[in-house]
Amino acid sequence: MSASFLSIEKLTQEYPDGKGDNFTVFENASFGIEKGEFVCILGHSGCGKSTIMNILAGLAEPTRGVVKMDGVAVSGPSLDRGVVFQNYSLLPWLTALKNVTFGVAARFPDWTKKQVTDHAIKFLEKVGLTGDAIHRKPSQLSGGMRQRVSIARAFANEPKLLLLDEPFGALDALTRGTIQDELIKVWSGTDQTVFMITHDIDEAILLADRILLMTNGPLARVAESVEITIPRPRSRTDIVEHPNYYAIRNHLVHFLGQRSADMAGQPADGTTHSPKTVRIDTTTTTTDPSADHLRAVQ
Ligand SMILES: Nc1ncnc2c1ncn2[C@@H]1O[C@H](COP(=O)(O)OP(=O)(O)OP(=O)(O)O)[C@@H](O)[C@H]1O
Repeated sequence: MSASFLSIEKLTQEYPDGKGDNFTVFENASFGIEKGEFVCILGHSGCGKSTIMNILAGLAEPTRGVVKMDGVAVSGPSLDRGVVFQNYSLLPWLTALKNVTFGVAARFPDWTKKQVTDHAIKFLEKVGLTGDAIHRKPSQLSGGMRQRVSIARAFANEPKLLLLDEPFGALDALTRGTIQDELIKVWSGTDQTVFMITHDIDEAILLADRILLMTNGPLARVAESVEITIPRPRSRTDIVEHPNYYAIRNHLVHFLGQRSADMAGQPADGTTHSPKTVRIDTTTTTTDPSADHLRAVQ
C-alpha cells in the first residue's frame, strides 16, 4: 500500500496535569490524508483537535509519534503548510491587499511586484473582496471580510496543505454560509489538501470528502472516518435533498451525542490504530437488506 500524502502515525500527546503527573489527551492517533482531499475533524471540546492541528502545522511537537508530508517528517513551520485560525491573525498595520501580498512575495521571491499584486487581487476576488475594501486595514473591515482576507491569504500562498481551525466559528450564520461557498470555490480546481476543524456538522457534510470523528478525551482517539457520499458540486440548499444526507447526519449526531462518550478512554481494537471507514450510501441497491444503507469497512 502506498503511503498517503499526509501520514499521521501513532500520535500521542501528554500534558502535565498540574498535580505533578501527566494526562494523555489522545493516544496513537493514526490516519492518512490523500492529496487534494478535504477532510474535516469533529469531536467534543478538549479531545485534542487543535493540538493535532498544531502538530500538523509544525507549531507543536507531539509527545510521541510522527507526521509525514510527502514522506518527510514535519518539524517546524513551513510555507508548504498554511494555517487559518478563527481569530483571523491578520497584520493590523497592513491593508487587506498587503496582508496577502506579504505572504505571496515570500513564497514566490522571483516574481515581480506586479505579478505578486495581480495574484493577490485574484485570490481576494475569489472570496468576494474587490474595490476599495482591499485597501482597508483589518480594523476597518467586518469580521466576515477579515476572515475572507485570511482565506485568500492562505490559498494565495498555494501551500500543499491548508489547516483551518474553526475558521467560521466567530461569524453569524448568513456570513458563514456565504464564506463556506467561497471557500469551496477557491479550493475546487486546485490540488490543495485541506484539514479543517469545525463544530458544525452541517458545515462538515457540505465541505468535506471525509469526516474524522474523535472520541472524548482524555485518552481520545480518531475512531471513525465517514465518507461523504454526496457528489460535488454541493450547495447548501440542495444538499439536504440528497438521499444520503440525513443518513450521514444521523450517524454523526449519534456518534457525537452518545458513542463518543461511550467509547471514551477505550483503546483501539487489535493492532491497527487507524479509524474505521464508514460508508453510508442509501442509493446503492443490494440484495442484503440489513446492509443496504450502512457499510462499515475496516
Ligand atoms: N499547553 C498545554 N498544556 C496543558 N494542557 C493543554 C495544553 N494545550 C492544550 N491542553 C489541554 O489538552 C486538551 C486538548 O486541547 P485542544 O485545544 O487540543 O482541544 P480541542 O479539541 O481543540 O478543544 P476545542 O474544541 O474546545 O478547541 C485540553 O484538555 C486542554 O486543556
